[in-house]
Amino acid sequence: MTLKHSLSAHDVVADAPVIPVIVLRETAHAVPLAQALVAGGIRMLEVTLRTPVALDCIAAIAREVPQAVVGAGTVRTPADVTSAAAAGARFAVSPGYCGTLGAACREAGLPLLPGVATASEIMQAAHDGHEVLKFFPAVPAGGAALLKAWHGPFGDIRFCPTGGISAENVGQFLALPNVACVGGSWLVPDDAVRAGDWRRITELAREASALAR
Ligand SMILES: O=C(O)C(=O)C[C@H](O)[C@H](O)COP(=O)(O)O
Repeated sequence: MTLKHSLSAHDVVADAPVIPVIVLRETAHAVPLAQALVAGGIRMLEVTLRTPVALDCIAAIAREVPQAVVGAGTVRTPADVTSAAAAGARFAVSPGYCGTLGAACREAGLPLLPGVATASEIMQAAHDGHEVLKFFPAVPAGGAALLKAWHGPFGDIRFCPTGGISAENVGQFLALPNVACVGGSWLVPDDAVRAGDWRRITELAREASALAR
C-alpha cells in the first residue's frame, strides 16, 4: 500500500495485521528496532510515551527510517498530543478517551485510535467522529466474546484490540469481522531489545505480518 501524506485512522489499522506496542528505554535502540520491524513487513509502529526517551525515539525513527510510519502510544493529554506531533508522530493511540483528547488530535492533524472498554465509551468516541477504536485492555476486559457482543449494536465500528494479545491467541481476534488489526508488545520482547537481537524481532514481525485477517 502506498501511504498518502495525510493518514486516516483507517489507514493506520489497514496496513498490517499487528501494530507493535513499543516501550523504548534507550534512544539508540529506536532506529535499529524500527528497521528490524520494517524488514519483517511491519511499518506502522506505536512508540509508547511511557519512558523519558520516547519522544526522542519517535523523532529518530521519523527522521531516519522513512519506510516506517511512527505513531505515539499512551497519549493521555493534549500536551502529549502536541509533543508527539512536534517529534514527528503521524498517529496517536490512547488507552482511554475523552473529548478534549479527540479535539487536540484533530487540531494537530493526528489520526487517533481512542481506547475504549465499554459501550458508553464507544458511543462517546463515535459521537465525536471516531470509527476505528482501540479496545483496551482487550483480554482482561472481555476479549473476543465482548467484541462479538459489540458487533450487533456497533456494526459500523472497527476495533484494534490490544492488551493481553500474543502469538497464541491473536488468531481468534483477527478472525472477527469487527477487528481491523490488533496491537501487541509480543513482537518486541524487552530482552531482545536490550540484547540488540534485531534478527529475532524481524522474525517475529515476519510471522505477525503473515497472519490472516
Ligand atoms: O501504553 C498504552 O497506551 C497502552 O494502552 C498499553 C498497551 O497497549 C498494552 O500494554 C499492550 O499490551 P500487551 O501487548 O499485553 O503488552
